[in-house]
Amino acid sequence: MASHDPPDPPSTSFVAILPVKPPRVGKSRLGDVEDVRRRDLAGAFALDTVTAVVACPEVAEVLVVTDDAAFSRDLVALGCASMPDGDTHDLNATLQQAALEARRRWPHLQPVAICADLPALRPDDLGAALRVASTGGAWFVADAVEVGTTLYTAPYAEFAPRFGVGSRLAHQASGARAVTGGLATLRCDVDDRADLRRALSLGVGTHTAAVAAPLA
Ligand SMILES: Nc1nc2c(ncn2[C@@H]2O[C@H](COP(=O)(O)OP(=O)(O)OP(=O)(O)O)[C@@H](O)[C@H]2O)c(=O)[nH]1
Ligand SMILES: C[C@H](OP(=O)(O)O)C(=O)O
Repeated sequence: MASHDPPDPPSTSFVAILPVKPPRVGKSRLGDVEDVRRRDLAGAFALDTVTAVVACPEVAEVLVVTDDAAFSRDLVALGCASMPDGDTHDLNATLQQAALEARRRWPHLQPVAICADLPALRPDDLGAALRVASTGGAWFVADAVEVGTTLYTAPYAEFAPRFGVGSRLAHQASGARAVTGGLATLRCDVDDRADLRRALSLGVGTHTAAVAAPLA
């Protein structure tokens, strides 16, 4: 007989930490795009990424880190908390600082840093990666071209992200393990127009679809 019991909750629950550069200065590699559309695209990527992360059952809390106070209100309306960067001027230091705050608020969760430029992200791809990472230790997800990183997680005591140029190798060298498998929507970070085309072909969230339509 079919059971109507709810599914077991995931063994490890995560707090997702998403860094968001103020959209007016983000995504400088998008090429020949007018400034207003670049800002709108950068903002739309973050809104669609946060929407997917909030919808992922393995994620119990979402903390966005941004120095754009006005934009943070739009993100918070999607169901996350927010905090400013502070004065580190360094992405990894900013993430470490956010992890300290997350530990203070949610000590029972594991921090996972996720880039906020994943407009095609689907909650099931994120959930699949997090179930692998639930097995313990530090894990990362490489981007589609196997150069950068879109996700990094480790228990609070080991949390040491190494985002930046060549971060796939940096994470590997740190001893973190790569999550394998397709996970196309989780690997599809958008830096340039070719990435944007790839994301559009996977299917993007509503915010990006609206802003990108005239460019397609
Ligand atoms: N809060 C915060 N987020 C950042 C910072 N630098 C990068 N990010 C975010 O980290 C993620 C990956 O960053 P990048 O791919 O380098 O994005 P970007 O800096 O907007 O793009 P480029 O201008 O093309 O380098 C994106 O979600 C960015 O918004 C930072 O200094 N502070
Ligand atoms: C944050 C960085 O993203 P990129 O700017 O290389 O896409 C990375 O992959 O570590």
